[in-house]
Formats: sequence, structure tokens, C-alpha cells
Amino acid sequence: MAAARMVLPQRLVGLASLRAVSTSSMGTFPNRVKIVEVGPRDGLQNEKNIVPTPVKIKLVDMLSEAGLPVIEATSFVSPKWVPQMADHTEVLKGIQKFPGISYPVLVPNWKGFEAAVAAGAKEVSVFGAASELFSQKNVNSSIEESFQRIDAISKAARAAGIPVRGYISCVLGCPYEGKISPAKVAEVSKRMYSMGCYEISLGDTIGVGTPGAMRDMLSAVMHEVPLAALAVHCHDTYGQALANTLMALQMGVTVVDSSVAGLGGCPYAQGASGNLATEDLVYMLAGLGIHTGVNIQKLLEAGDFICQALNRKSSSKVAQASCKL
Ligand SMILES: CC(C)(COP(=O)([O-])OP(=O)([O-])OC[C@H]1O[C@@H](n2cnc3c(N)ncnc32)[C@H](O)[C@@H]1OP(=O)([O-])[O-])[C@@H](O)C(=O)NCCC(=O)NCCSC(=O)C[C@@](C)(O)CC(=O)[O-]
Repeated sequence: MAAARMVLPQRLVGLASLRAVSTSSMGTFPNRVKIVEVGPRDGLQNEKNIVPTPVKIKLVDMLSEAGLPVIEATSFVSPKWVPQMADHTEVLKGIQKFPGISYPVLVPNWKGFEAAVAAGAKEVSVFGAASELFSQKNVNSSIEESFQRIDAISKAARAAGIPVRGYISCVLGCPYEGKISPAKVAEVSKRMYSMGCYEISLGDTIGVGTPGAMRDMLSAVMHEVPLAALAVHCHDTYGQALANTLMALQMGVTVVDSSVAGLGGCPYAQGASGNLATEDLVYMLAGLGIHTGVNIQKLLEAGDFICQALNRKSSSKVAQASCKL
């Protein structure tokens, strides 16, 4: 059960803005970061017990109230592969659509794309991998075959005016192949970008990366894809997600994926733990004076809500600390 939440004290908010003055004078961070909240999809897809549809809908609505600009609502993958996402249509139709907020959904193939569009999706996310074996485990096809599916979806989506976001998994390591070379990540990033993905989210699926590995990988990818089109998606298995994200921000990345309460994990990446917690990301960005538009108090409430529904403690350090204040 989540503990009773206290209001985050003003003295901490004050501390954050004081830090902002000193760091912004260094000029090394962007002024604004877009957070892509992946909790309702990436966060819940690995849950063993089926989360009731009304809970998923309420979670998305609370995240919208908190001011997250992009909330990945669900995924139109095969229910045989990921039973937790079988209620995708009900979730997408049931959530409130706040003006100015985007609600992309994950699609693995043409069938998923058609179902997503029929359910009213206005943005879709496609996903590939920098690891051949992970691609086989996750989507039952080679990287090349998955690119053919992505290409077909991208073309149809663009013709229908639907933006396509692209994910690449295993950019800093693979549970089946181990080390993945930055050159390979750069190659698949270039390919996905050239297929029309407006943004490429680089996923450290099993959270093995370090800031050094992030620097090397991004240095390679930045030669092939414009920085403005790159996002990072860090899992926290080895406690490196916030540090890796900070490195990406210092290198000029302005889009970061995260998951409320640090929920998450890919069902086809054994040992992968949750994503970077959105609460921790928002707290760090506030301390750097970086604008996100997110109301941290409302975000903490959304985290409390889902942790109570799942009967578990939040993985967010900020949520844990603010419970004790
Ligand atoms: C790609 C497939 C479908 C291939 O799976 P397959 O078994 O090769 O597909 P198939 O075409 O042979 O179809 C098998 C059955 O599934 C059905 N089916 C097929 N497609 C769909 C669909 N879209 N919606 C509903 N049903 C579908 C299809 O109709 C058929 O049903 P049957 O005839 O046996 O009754 C499968 O491997 C799949 O769904 N994989 C998704 C796995 C997944 O969701 N992984 C997690 C998301 S990725 C992730 O988390 C990483 C990320 C993005 O967060 C970044 C990071 O951290 O790295």
C-alpha cells in the first residue's frame, strides 16, 4: 500500500529554483524538455495480474491533469503476446482527450495499426531493435522484416496525417546478445528516421547503460539523425537511468521518456526493471531550471493512485521521500 502523501514543501521547490540560477548560467542544458510519459503502456504491460480497464483510464486521466504533454496510452499488440494490453480499444476510447496533449499508442504490425486508427488513435509509435535476437523474441521477426512492417505503417500513417514515433530497443545492451555497438544503433536510427519517424526514442531496455556508454552511443547516432529528433528511454535496472538521462540532456537531447512511479519493463527482456520514474525526472529538471509544464504534486497523486491499485511501493525516490516529509 502507498503511504499517505504529504504536500511537497515549498522549501524544496525554492531550493530547486535557486539551483536553476546557478546551472542555467553554465548554459549546458536545454531550457525546456518534453517528457513522454510511458507508464500506462510500458509501465503496465509487464504486470502479471490484469489491471482493470477503469484503473488504466483513471491513470491516464490523472497524468493528463498533471500536465504531461505526451502520454502513451496503450499498445495494439497481439493479446496472445501481451495479455495486459488486450483492452487497448476500451482504454483509448475511454480516456479524456485533453487539448494539447498527445496520446500515442504502440503498434507492432499492420493489424495493430488498423485497429489503433479504428479506435481513434491520432499518433502511433512503432518499435524496432538494434539487436537481432531481441527483435526475434519481441516481435517474432528479424530487424529487416520488422523494418518492412514499419515502412508500410509509416507510409499509411503519413498519408492519413498521423505522426509516427519510432522506438529502438537495446541501444546500450541486449539480454541475449550483450554489447551492442554504437554504429549498429546509428544505422537502425538512420533507417527508422528515413522511414518517416518524426522522433527516435533510444531505449536502454535492460538498463545496463552508464553515462559513458550513453555518450558514446549518442555521439554515433547524432551523426545520422538530428538531435532535435532524438529521445532517450532509460530503464533503471542498475540505478543509472537518471545519470544517463542527464548525460543525454548535456549532449542536447530535449525529449525524455519516463514512467510514473518508475513502473515498467519489457516482457521480452528478462531482468529488465522499471523505467526512469517521472517524478524523479521532473524533480531533477526543476532543480536545473528546465521547464516541463508538469505539476509535480498532481503527478505524485497519480503515482500514489497506481501504486495503491497495484498494491506496491513506488520506485520513485521523490515519491518515497515526500511520503516521509
Ligand atoms: C508482432 C507480433 C504480433 C508478431 O507475432 P506473431 O505470432 O508472429 O504474429 P501473427 O501474425 O502470426 O499472429 C499471431 C496471432 O496474433 C494475432 N495478432 C497479430 N497481431 C495482432 C495485433 N496487432 N493485434 C491483435 N492481434 C494480433 C493474429 O491475429 C494471430 O491470432 P490467431 O490467428 O492465432 O488467433 C507479436 O510478436 C507482438 O505482438 N509483439 C509485441 C511484443 C510487445 O508488445 N513487447 C513490448 C513492447 S516493446 C517495448 O516494451 C520496448 C520499448 C518500446 O518500451 C522500448 C525499450 O524499452 O526498449
